[in-house]
Amino acid sequence: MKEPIRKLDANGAFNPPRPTRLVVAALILRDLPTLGLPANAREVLICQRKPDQPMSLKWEFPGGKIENGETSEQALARELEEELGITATIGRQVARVRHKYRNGGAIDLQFFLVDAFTGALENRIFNDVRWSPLAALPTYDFLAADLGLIKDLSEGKLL
Ligand SMILES: Nc1nc2c([nH]c(=O)n2[C@H]2C[C@H](O)[C@@H](COP(=O)(O)OP(=O)(O)OP(=O)(O)O)O2)c(=O)[nH]1
Repeated sequence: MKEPIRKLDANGAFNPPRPTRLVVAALILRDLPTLGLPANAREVLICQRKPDQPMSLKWEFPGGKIENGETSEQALARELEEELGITATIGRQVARVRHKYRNGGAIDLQFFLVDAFTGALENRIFNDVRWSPLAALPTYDFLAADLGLIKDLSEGKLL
């Protein structure tokens, strides 16, 4: 029987490919109070990873991995409750990205709109949480998988 060719790492060990992780993230939007501004003057909630996490201090949108038996929307609502202490109404899916990180981990990332939530926003796990105008998003150091979306959002192309 033919054996598949296996790629060994620098130490000669075989690391089987990790399965793609299914991830959901939220674009939590709020309107700026001033009327007559373009759509990309709206603000979105962004979160910074902690110094001791992988991909430390990078910015991302709140969310996380889908657990067994959950729909994408259920997973996202759970993550927003755990991370920010809010009860969110999950809206439509606006983007989906597949990305391979250099450490070999692949993710399948779905972004949903959230334009309503109840509860007081609380930073439970992040280094920092901020509202950023859509146009200012490229000034933050975001995770690589998010960069296409960041560009589109900042240029008013997506929303
Ligand atoms: N929440 C979130 N995760 C993102 C975004 N962009 C992106 O590449 N990711 C990646 C980072 C993580 O590898 C994965 C989300 O996993 P997670 O939130 O459950 O937890 P984690 O960082 O501890 O991940 P891991 O070490 O367990 O893989 O998706 C984003 O905008 N939001």
